[in-house]
Formats: sequence, C-alpha cells, structure tokens
Amino acid sequence: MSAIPMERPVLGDDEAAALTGLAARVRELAEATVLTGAGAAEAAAVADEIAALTARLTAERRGAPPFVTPGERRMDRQIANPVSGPLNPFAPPIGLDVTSDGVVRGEFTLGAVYEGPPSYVHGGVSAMVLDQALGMAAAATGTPGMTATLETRYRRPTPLGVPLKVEAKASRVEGRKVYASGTISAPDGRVTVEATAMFIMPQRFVTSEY
Ligand SMILES: CCCCCCCCCCCC(=O)SCCNC(=O)CCNC(=O)[C@H](O)C(C)(C)COP(=O)(O)OP(=O)(O)OC[C@H]1O[C@@H](n2cnc3c(N)ncnc32)[C@H](O)[C@@H]1OP(=O)(O)O
Repeated sequence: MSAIPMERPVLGDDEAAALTGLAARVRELAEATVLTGAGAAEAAAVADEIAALTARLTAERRGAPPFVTPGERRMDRQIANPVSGPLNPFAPPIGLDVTSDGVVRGEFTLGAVYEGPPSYVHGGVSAMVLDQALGMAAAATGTPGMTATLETRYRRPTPLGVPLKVEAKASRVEGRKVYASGTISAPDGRVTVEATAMFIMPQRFVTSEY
C-alpha cells in the first residue's frame, strides 16, 4: 500500500487557478533552466533565490497533491497528474478529450525539458503520454484500471518543438481487463510511436468506489 494518503483536500476555483498559475511559472522556469546561458555566478545567485521561494511554499506543505471537483470524469479531479495536470510543473500539460464513442485525442508540443536524443522526444516521455491516453480510453469503457502491460513501438523519432497528436481507443473488455491501442503522430501525419496496453481494474476496486 502507498504511504501517500488517498483522502485529499478539494481546491476551490480561486486556489486552483492560483496554483495552476504558479505551476505554469515553474514550468517556464524549468525550460529556462535547461536553456539558460547564464554564467556560473548568475546561476548560483538564481539558485539561492529559488531555494528561498521553495522554502516559502514548503512552509505550508500538504501530504499529497490536492484534488479539484471533477466534471464528467472522476479522474479529472487529479490536477497534479504528470501528463495532463495543470497543477504539475512536470506535466506539459496535455489536454485530452474523450469523444462520445470513446476515442481519446490530444494535441501538444514538447519542449527542451523532454529531450531524449538531441532534438527528439525522450522515449519514456512518449510512453508516459501513451499510458495516460490509453488509460483514459480504457476508463471510457466504464472499466477503469491500472496499467498491467504497455508495449511501445518507436517507428521514427518524435520531434521536439512542433505540434504532435496523440490518439487512443479501447478495443475490447474482458471482465476486469481492458485492451487499448494508440499512436503519437508528427505534424506531417506520420505515426512516430504506436502502443498497445492492457489495463486491469484491481480486484480491491471492484467492491469499493475508485
Ligand atoms: C484504477 C483507476 C485508474 C483510472 C485512471 C486512468 C488514467 C491513468 C492512466 C495511467 C495508469 C497507470 O499508470 S497505472 C500505474 C502503473 N501500473 C501499476 O502500478 C500496476 C501494478 N500492478 C497491480 O497493481 C496489479 O498487479 C494489477 C492491478 C495490474 C492486477 O492485480 P489484481 O487485480 O490483483 O489481479 P489478479 O487478480 O492477480 O489477476 C487478474 C488477471 O490479470 C492477470 N494479470 C495480472 N497482472 C498482470 C500483468 N501485469 N500482466 C498481464 N496479466 C496480468 C492475471 O494473470 C489474471 O489473469 P486471469 O487468471 O484472469 O487470466
């Protein structure tokens, strides 16, 4: 069992907007950090200022990321999700829509902080994006689950700094197991990464509400 508590405070609109704004600034800071040409002295001075800001935020520290009141989908309460969560500076964040027929789609651009091979997206980042999109497609069947298997096929390098598309759909449900597949494609429409996955609704969630 995780040491992180499941019970979370639920943010009001004002606090969610303020923290989302904070996360956006930290995201910019992360990109500025990997791209800065500041010299050693300036980098050290900025590091001191950031340490002071971190101490200010840590003065009121929660045990786990908060939730917001979800809309249609229960999982949307997790605004610190590392793929789609606007509260998470690590997340691009990627807006993922689910159509009425269960197709998950999103458009996104990944910058320098997600670089793997020079000028291309890190393969683990692509896998993370696909895990989320395929997981949402699985959940759209009405049987949300944890990733049991995720297979990625990297057909060609995924470019940084250009608009990418992710798409996913569930293919079948077998009891607690849901199978899904999806792709990431480049602006020319060519698929760069394909994925298939199997999600399992944990036995413990069958009898308790997730
Ligand atoms: C929740 C809402 C989220 C909803 C949110 C959706 C969007 C979020 C997307 C991100 C999702 C993640 O990253 S999730 C995080 C990454 N994934 C994880 O950490 C999962 C860790 N693994 C587990 O917790 C567990 O092993 C589970 C839940 C996968 C299965 O546990 P279980 O429920 O106890 O399953 P169990 O009874 O043992 O087995 C049931 C059947 O599945 C098979 N089976 C079990 N595990 C596997 C496996 N890894 N690969 C293949 N097959 C497997 C068994 O052989 C058996 O087959 P048979 O006898 O029936 O033939």
